[in-house]
Amino acid sequence: MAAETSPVLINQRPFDSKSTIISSHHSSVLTNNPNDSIIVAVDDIEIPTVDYTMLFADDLDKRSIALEHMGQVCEDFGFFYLVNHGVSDSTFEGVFKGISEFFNPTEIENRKQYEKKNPTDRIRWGLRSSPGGENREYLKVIAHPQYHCPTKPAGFSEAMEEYFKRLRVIVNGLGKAVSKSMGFEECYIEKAFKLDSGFDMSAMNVYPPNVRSKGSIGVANHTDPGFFVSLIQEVNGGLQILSHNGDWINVYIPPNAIFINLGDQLEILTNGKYKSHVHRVVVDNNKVQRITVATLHGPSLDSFVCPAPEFIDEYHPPAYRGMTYKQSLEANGDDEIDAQSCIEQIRIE
Ligand SMILES: O=C(O)CCC(=O)C(=O)O
Ligand SMILES: [Fe+2]
Repeated sequence: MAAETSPVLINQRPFDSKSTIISSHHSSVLTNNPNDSIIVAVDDIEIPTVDYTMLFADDLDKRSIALEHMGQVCEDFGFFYLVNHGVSDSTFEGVFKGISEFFNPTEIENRKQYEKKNPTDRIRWGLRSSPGGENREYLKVIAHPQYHCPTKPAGFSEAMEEYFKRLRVIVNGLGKAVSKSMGFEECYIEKAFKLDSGFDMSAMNVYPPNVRSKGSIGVANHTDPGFFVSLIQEVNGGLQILSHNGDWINVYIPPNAIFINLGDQLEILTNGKYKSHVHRVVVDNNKVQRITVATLHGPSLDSFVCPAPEFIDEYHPPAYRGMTYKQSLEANGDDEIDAQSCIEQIRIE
């Protein structure tokens, strides 16, 4: 996640931060801080849905329609809601119960054992509360190829492990489906990203953090590295994504659907055909607490990712420099577990 130091807030018209405004299809976030700008996003652009089971339907006609739809969605949007994905309701419940117990407001001191120690940390906790920057409490864990998680509270690690196991099935499934949607053999992505040892980092987030948020930004504008990001949440509202057309869209995830957002390494591999989209989180004046789990599903750390020959021709010269996934995660002096994007730096102008 490459959070810019100063978030870009979109003001679509001159405004007075104390007034209520904006046309009917816009929603706004007003803060008590007169220095904060209003953050505007639209509600009326529908985010497409992909039915996971249809991508593998026995009926070949249905399967090919579903794959074609997914290919179109990846190209035209770059993000979608995934339904019928096989994560059970009880798994969702276990995950959110475990996370809310972990983030018990009276036990912040206990969590400090997971503050940044080494570049090789496999579990990392942080609490950010800043007027112009990030406002969230988070726990990051490496979920694959080796699984890491705090052992307390009881049942937390088991609940997360159950969820990550199913996510790995989805990673492999989407690897096949995306490959086929592009007209390639089904193991195309699996081979390019060495998905068997794919590097997955999961960020469990609480907004506002367990002290009141000091600004309206939860996480500033960024794209995420990886093949794709899967995101689940307990409460709707706060996540916004920038569309191809430059509109900020409010992401309202249907109950128990998974929001999928394509990552930087898929954009690089496809030489910009399937894009990684800028998104951000706004915190609505501390009104509602929102828990999310954003899992970045990456190539293996040693995968060398560059635009593939299949996506290069005289009209489409390579648009990114190649490097290993590990190098790209560390390109800005960050650690693997920070999972920061470096796509802006490796884009060839
Ligand atoms: O919590 C969210 O809604 C999004 C978080 C996010 O974008 C991230 O952790 O990369
Ligand atoms: Fe993100």
